[in-house]
Amino acid sequence: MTETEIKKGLAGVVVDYTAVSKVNPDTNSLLYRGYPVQDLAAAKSFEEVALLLWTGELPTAGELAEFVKAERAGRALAPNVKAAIDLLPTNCHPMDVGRTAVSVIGANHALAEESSPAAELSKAKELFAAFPAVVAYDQRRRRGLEVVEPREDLDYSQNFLWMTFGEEAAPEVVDAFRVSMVLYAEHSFNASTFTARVITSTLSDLHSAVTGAIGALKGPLHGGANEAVMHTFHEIGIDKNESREDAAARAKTWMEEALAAKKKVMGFGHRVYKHGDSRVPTMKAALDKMIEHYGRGEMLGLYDGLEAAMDEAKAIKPNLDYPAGPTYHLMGFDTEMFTPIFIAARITGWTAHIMEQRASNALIRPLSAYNGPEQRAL
Ligand SMILES: CC(=O)SCCNC(=O)CCNC(=O)[C@H](O)C(C)(C)COP(=O)(O)OP(=O)(O)OC[C@H]1O[C@@H](n2cnc3c(N)ncnc32)[C@H](O)[C@@H]1OP(=O)(O)O
Ligand SMILES: O=C([O-])CC(=O)C(=O)O
Repeated sequence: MTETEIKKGLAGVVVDYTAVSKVNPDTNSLLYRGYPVQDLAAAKSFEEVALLLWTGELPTAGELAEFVKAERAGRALAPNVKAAIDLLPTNCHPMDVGRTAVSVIGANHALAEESSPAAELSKAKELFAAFPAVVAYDQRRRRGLEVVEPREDLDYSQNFLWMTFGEEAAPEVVDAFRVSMVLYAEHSFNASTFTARVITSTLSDLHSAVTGAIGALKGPLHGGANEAVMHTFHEIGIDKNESREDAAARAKTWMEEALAAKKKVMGFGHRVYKHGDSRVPTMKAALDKMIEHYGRGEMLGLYDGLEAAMDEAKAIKPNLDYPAGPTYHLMGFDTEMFTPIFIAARITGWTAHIMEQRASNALIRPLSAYNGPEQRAL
């Protein structure tokens, strides 16, 4: 009998084609529709990147203006979305709130069961516009603060920060936030995108696919790692008055002990990149700007100390979640809100993949090798 070859975790398995993005671990690069992600992060708004991912091309000035107008007009949450959020306990995980909100937004949709390319694109655009208000609404209710309504005179990133904190963010902060959204937008067949494609492959609807993708993103081996990174920083202890060197030394000791105890340290390692994540240098530059902006050198100490100790012990490199976590912390978000921010960004990639899957569908249904008991009589 020939032994069936099992590819645990589908590691190394090529499942389908995609034209949305190319992750190349050999050149340590990431292209969105052919454009290097770091070039997009340097020069393009998140709104432009969203249109690129959905349509395959950067928008003309006219196309962008039309989208921006609709996006700004579509930011407010429907009353029953707010009511559904209000019914959830403030101590539930904010990812549960995001998952529930998308479900309600889907149930509200006039074209919920319609899956033509035009209907799918309009649903993707509407979800893109509305989701930041879910994050901001939830962040504020957890803090017992009044809801801040969206402003149409602000761009996506400015408005996201405005709705969350109730004040206009400094341009440097807005820019770092924009960069994070561009970098988080898309990453080929990662676990959450693959989940969205599996759900779509059954001919289910877009909001069901996004809701399922949120469930996959929540786990700390995937999107939940940005939150987990901050838990590590808190476990080590953050002391604003500590020197960078002292913070680095404490972080190094923490990492050595964690690795000696065979712990997995979130924010490090990647299934595809083995020599570092292509997005980290761009996100680290954004974090550096935030550290300078807020005058928080000790955070850099913690960051460097952990990274150096991991490199020395196991040569495992940070992934995007590692610099993103402390960046959102410095901006003022509660730790549990970090992965919902990731949802807001990844809605673009997920929905681009949902449309691609639908356009060339085959039910995704792999085989399993049975290793239970032989047939037996009752
Ligand atoms: C945006 C994103 O989703 S990026 C990913 C975010 N996830 C994380 O940061 C979670 C921490 N990292 C990990 O768990 C892993 O690196 C993964 C899940 C991302 C990739 O995992 P895989 O490709 O399955 O590799 P696997 O987990 O088998 O690791 C290979 C080896 O490296 C070790 N390793 C990998 N990552 C880490 C880590 N973060 N900390 C400690 N050891 C690690 C494993 O223990 C394993 O060692 P072993 O061979 O001695 O058993
Ligand atoms: O590609 C992956 O497996 C995880 C990841 O980095 C992402 O989804 O951004």
